[in-house]
Amino acid sequence: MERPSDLLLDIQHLHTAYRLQGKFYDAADDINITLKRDEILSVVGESGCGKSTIASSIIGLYDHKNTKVTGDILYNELNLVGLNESLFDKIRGNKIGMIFQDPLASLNPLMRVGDQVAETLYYHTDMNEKQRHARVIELFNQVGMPKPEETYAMYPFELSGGLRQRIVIAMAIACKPEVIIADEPTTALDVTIQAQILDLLEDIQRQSHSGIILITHDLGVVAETADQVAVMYAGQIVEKADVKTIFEHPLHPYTRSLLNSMPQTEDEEDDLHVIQGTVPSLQNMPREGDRFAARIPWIPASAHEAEPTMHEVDPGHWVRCTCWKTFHFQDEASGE
Ligand SMILES: Nc1ncnc2c1ncn2[C@@H]1O[C@H](COP(=O)(O)OP(=O)(O)OP(=O)(O)O)[C@@H](O)[C@H]1O
Repeated sequence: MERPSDLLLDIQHLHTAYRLQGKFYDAADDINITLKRDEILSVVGESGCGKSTIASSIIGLYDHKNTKVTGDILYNELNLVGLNESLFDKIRGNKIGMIFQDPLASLNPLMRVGDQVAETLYYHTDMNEKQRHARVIELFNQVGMPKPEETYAMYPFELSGGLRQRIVIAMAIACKPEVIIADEPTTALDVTIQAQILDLLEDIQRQSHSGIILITHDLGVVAETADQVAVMYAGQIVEKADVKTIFEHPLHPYTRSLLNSMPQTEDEEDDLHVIQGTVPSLQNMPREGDRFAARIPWIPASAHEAEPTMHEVDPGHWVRCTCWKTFHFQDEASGE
């Protein structure tokens, strides 16, 4: 029997630029990532880094007039960049499922939730009405909805935030997609519900052997779920590795700062070592040199590469720029 390819998404030299006051600015700048079957790849970074831009580029949901996407997003060798809409409609929601932060925004407030999931099946499968109903109930059981039959007839406003997100997840996995893009799927939920939803996503991934791109600003979520991690800063990936390496041997100053800003770090002293500042806006983003240099001005310019590239410092562990070699936090005693 032919084995399906393990490589689900191969993103190469992706640039996504938005038009602002007549000019295009890259919000995702030369993104290179892959997603394999049975893998959760987490894209992490502060707000404004360009994480959602990657998600919308993959699923082709953006304003085509004011957004320019170039490079390759290969899904099973089909390039999604520039794919025509009718072909995209067959893939989106079918082969590639999507889960967004706000379940209310993803659901139609005037339609029974069961019908909304059934609608996805109507578009993408040959199932008849009875089969669709049975599949929705099966999905509601899979995502842990209490009383699936009763829930079928409810409207979004009648459900809690956590249950609404389970409906969105049921919708995303209805057609057994190979790829699931989850953009901050737990950010709008309270902490205990967050953990349940992450467990559910992991269960789904294990059962379906799909690949998941999990976008989050929360390193706690990364630690709990990811296999591979891509850390983003100002439109670029600055570090890429498996989750253990990112947490145990982070190298890029931005990754190290993010980790130190995590609540409940074991070493209290680490809390002191956090880099101040924010991600620059698109129009103010430095386009030459190290984009992170402005946030670590105590590191000499000579420590940065003129045009920082990604270096494979260990097999599978990639870091942008060489400044990590001399980097220390500002409040660390010199010479330590
Ligand atoms: N449609 C758009 N038009 C113009 N600029 C945009 C558009 N969408 C995003 N941006 C800008 O692109 C940059 C990256 O935004 P993006 O939403 O991808 O970041 P993010 O890391 O996902 O952050 P957040 O979690 O806040 O959404 C930001 O500066 C944002 O203001």
